[in-house]
Amino acid sequence: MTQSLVALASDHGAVELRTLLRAHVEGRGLATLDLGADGSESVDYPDYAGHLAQALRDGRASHGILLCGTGIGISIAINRYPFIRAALVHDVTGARLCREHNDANVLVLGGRTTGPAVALECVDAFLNTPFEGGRHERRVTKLGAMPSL
Ligand SMILES: O=C(CO)[C@H](O)[C@H](O)COP(=O)(O)O
Repeated sequence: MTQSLVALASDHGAVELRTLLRAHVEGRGLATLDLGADGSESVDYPDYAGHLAQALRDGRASHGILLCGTGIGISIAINRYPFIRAALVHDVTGARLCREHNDANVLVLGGRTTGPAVALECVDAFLNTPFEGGRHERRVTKLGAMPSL
């Protein structure tokens, strides 16, 4: 997996964890794009999912790390974009498998549900693990062409 630039965004429920993760990603020598939110003012997670999706769509970032309090709302929001494969994970196994099997381009974490040590492990697994391809390629291709109902 080549990650030229990692975009990060969160609502107010995960500002502290996002700041920690940004420093960690930069410590690995990768460039970051931090899309907020700033401070603890209450904001709406769909807006930040939209900011991150736009950065990926524009080519300003290759991968994303996205957070809200649980990670649930913001993962629902960003997965509405067909070019996004966002995975809400709670452990390092999920973070590895979302790359190997699903070619996830966005890692989602919960700032109120996942502690910093596990979150850092998840980020490392996400950034270190390549897509396995093979049988998974066919399924991921289908994800990008889901029929509208
Ligand atoms: O986890 C979230 C969405 O899934 C949000 O971070 C959470 O709902 C925000 O809650 P509050 O406005 O009470 O801080």
